[in-house]
Amino acid sequence: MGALHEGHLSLVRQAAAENSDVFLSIYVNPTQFGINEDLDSYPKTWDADMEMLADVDSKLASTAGSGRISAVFAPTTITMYPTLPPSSEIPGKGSFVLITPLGNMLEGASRPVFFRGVATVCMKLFNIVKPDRVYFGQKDVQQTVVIRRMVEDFHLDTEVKIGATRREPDGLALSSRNVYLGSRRRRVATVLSQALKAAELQFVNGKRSRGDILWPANDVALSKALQQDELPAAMRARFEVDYISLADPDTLEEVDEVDETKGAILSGAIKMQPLEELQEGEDCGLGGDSMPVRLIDNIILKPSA
Ligand SMILES: Nc1ncnc2c1ncn2[C@@H]1O[C@H](COP(=O)(O)OP(=O)(O)OP(=O)(O)O)[C@@H](O)[C@H]1O
Ligand SMILES: CC(C)(CO)[C@@H](O)C(=O)[O-]
Ligand code: BAL
Repeated sequence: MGALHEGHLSLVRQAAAENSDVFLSIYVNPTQFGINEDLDSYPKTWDADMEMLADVDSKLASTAGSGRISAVFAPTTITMYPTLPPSSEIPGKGSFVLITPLGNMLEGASRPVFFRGVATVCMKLFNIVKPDRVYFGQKDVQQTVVIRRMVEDFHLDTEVKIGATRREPDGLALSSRNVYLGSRRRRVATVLSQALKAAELQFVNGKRSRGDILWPANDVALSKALQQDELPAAMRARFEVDYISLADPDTLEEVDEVDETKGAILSGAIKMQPLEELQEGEDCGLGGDSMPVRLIDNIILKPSA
């Protein structure tokens, strides 16, 4: 969807290491945004994106055995939705790909049209480009599960590859939406990765039950929320936890116990609330820290070999 960052570029490099020709799509797909979501304000940085890609491509050119960026596909909406206009309504008019129940869980519970829009636009992109392999980031872990299911169920002739989540040094997962966070909300936003890390540590230390794994994550989130509540309005950045989940990697059903042979997906979503009171000269994010920002993150708990 553009507004490129190192997470996207890492997928390009991975694709170039494994293929001769890399196609990128840059398209902010309307149907995956709910009616009240940030479609209109979604960051668009086309010129900077092209510069970053030219820079990556010039380095690929001097890397022996590497593929190159062959094309950037940046379609118009009339190309992607040639008959009826894109709808974010439920039920909505149009041709859609539905992956249920996977698309209704976790992120889908808060964003009811999201995976319908993602599966639909990816089906279109796959049909147009006919890629041997498609590269997705682990940051959007449920998206990877939905796309894998779509590829299997519709017998699509493509291989799904997943690239690791790229992070800021303090753990925050890179996301195009991080530009909405001014420095105050940005500092508090690390709570999500810290909570998931605390849960992962339990797993690494041999814990397998849901309660044992998740309590430190909930504790980290609750302590941070209380700490913010106690600060004056001009200093705090409040957030709400949407979910912290320990789920089966294929079905995304919540698990009571991690099955050693399958591992699990530890994931979470928080909503950073708009700042209640700005300080003079405060370093604000895009939109003046006036919009809620939903952040997601996850860690895969790997099966034992
Ligand atoms: N931090 C990251 N590390 C690795 N891959 C990423 C990261 N962030 C995004 N991606 C992947 O890049 C691809 C394009 O994602 P997209 O354009 O939606 O960017 P995004 O930064 O995830 O934006 P958003 O803020 O809307 O979630 C997706 O496959 C996504 O999973
Ligand atoms: C898969 C995707 C390109 C569909 O618009 C988008 O959801 C994304 O970039 O993660
Ligand atoms: N990477 C996910 C795109 C979205 O949140 O709309």
